[in-house]
Amino acid sequence: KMCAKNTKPFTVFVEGNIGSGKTTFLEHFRRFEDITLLTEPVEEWRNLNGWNLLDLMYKDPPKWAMTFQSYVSLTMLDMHRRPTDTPVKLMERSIFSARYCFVEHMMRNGTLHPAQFAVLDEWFRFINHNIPIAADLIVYLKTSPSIVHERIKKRARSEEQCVPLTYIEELHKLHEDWLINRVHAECPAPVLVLDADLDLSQITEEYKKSEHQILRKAVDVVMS
Ligand SMILES: Cc1cc2cn([C@H]3C[C@H](O)[C@@H](CO)O3)c(=O)nc2[nH]1
Repeated sequence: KMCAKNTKPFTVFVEGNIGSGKTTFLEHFRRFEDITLLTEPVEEWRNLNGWNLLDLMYKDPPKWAMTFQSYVSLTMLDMHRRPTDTPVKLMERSIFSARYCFVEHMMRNGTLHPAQFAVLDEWFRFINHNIPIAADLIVYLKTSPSIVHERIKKRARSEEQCVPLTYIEELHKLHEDWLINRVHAECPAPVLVLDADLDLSQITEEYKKSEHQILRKAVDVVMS
């Protein structure tokens, strides 16, 4: 039973591969005043005191992956702990996708030195064990690597133009391990899987499916 004054908002992580439509999905909820939207702070990663850490990372991963992922985790932690006065909070990605998808991949392919990985993992464990950031629901925008690779090229975010299909395929597998095969016990939230291969015209039906589940939960939180 949660009393109204310190109720933790119903927290939803929106997860998915690069180009899976997360920002578009979040914008669909812009019209609900009961929902706080926290989109991925990419602009902060592209300009920290004039440094484009995202570009540096893509241009020289072994040199900049640690710096970039360290800052990503700080900005995600800031979003996790940001107080909201609405019953529902939708976040684009999380420190869980940071650790289980991006950092995991960079460790496995040798971009991160094992000592660098160990430091990032200790930060993740400390945050996860000491700060209440758990999700109540994860919406997984499930995509096919070939489709999102095409979207990335069309979207033409300059830093991503050299991202190879193999990178997208590996990130896809890590999302599937986490959200479908549930290999990580630290993030037990239920997962709502949406078919995000659908193009914009068809995907509204998929969004409606999640809207019902998210808003119904929000009512539960508010009424509880
Ligand atoms: C949590 C988290 C998000 C995230 C995004 N990225 C990259 C993938 C995309 O090219 C861009 C925006 O999502 O940043 C990353 O390398 N590591 C990340 N970690």
